[in-house]
Amino acid sequence: MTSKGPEEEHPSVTLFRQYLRIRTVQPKPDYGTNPALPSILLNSHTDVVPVFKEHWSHDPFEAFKDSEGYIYARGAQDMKCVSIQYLEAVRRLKVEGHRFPRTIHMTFVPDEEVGGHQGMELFVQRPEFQALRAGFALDEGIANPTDAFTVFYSERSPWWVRVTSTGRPGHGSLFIEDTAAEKLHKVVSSILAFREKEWQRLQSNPHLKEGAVTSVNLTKLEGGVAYNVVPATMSASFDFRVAPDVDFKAFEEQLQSWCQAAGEGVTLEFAQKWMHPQVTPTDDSNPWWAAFSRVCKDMNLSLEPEIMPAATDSRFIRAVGVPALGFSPLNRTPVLLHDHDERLHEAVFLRGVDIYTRLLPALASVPALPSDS
Ligand SMILES: CSCC[C@H](NC=O)C(=O)O
Ligand SMILES: [Zn+2]
Ligand SMILES: [Zn+2]
Repeated sequence: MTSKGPEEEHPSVTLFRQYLRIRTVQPKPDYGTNPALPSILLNSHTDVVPVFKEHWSHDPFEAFKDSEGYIYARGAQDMKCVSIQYLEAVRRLKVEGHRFPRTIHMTFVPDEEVGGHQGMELFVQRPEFQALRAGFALDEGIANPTDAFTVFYSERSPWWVRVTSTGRPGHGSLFIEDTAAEKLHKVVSSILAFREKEWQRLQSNPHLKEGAVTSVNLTKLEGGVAYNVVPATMSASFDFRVAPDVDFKAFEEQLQSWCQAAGEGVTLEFAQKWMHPQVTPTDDSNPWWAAFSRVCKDMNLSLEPEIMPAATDSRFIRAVGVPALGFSPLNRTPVLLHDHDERLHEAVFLRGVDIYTRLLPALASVPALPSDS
């Protein structure tokens, strides 16, 4: 069988041949021009959240593209776009023959959407992660509907709290004293009053963004067996997102004191309790930020640095001492992550590849830092 000319070559064969050209020969495999320097880590998660198919205009797993260029699919924004943008930028840089002092690693991890406990949280503790010697990481951000791009330098800490109230049971027709429901109601009131206070604080200060205040939602109420039976136990579950500047010890004491103030037999337990908020500096004292923001400036991209309101795998990366920015290069895009009809315009996607193609050389060329030795 004769071989085809270059223009006809199967893309898989071309890719194979490009890979073969990289001299990954032991004992000095060529992963970057200076493998002694800590590397750049491009992280993305491969899992996506569930869909309510009946609310979608197109099959969420077909990746339908409409006549205007919008691609509809679960993961179009969160965050399969970023995984492919990383790959395409790296591919482009490789094809053009670029080499950088720092190695670029890409990780494609599972389970972010369910908390990362079997994914990135475990991975950062593994010798395989240490072996990557990551000096800086990029991970997901959130789309921005305006011309600007949002970049996240920290995250709120998820605290999932279940408050269980116990009290006297009895017949539903009687004024039973000390019921579980009355005491639970008090705690719910205290917590929702706190919610209102934080909401007002956010509303009244135009400089504050969502991630800078603590949010809470009452997400589950459980208990009861029948209309005419006063239950001995009821519980309420809350999704707190604690801002990074909060005194965590004092905040936990506040939660405990709301429970105590409600009466005897009211306790709380944590289903999630992240205790290690970290902030990646966004000034020129941080050479990674300096490189990142310089490229954005050169490309005329305006940046809006914020605290991530939700929780991503960045928190595990930062907690092991690796500075990280949460950035999805998606501007002029409605925020549709986890929503029906999640979609992304192909031009925005392609522009994102251009952006990474500029960002990666700058990040992978940050000169050796004092912390690198
Ligand atoms: C607290 S673990 C859950 C992580 C999840 N991440 C993305 O949405 C979130 O709810 O923020
Ligand atoms: Zn995500
Ligand atoms: Zn998500």
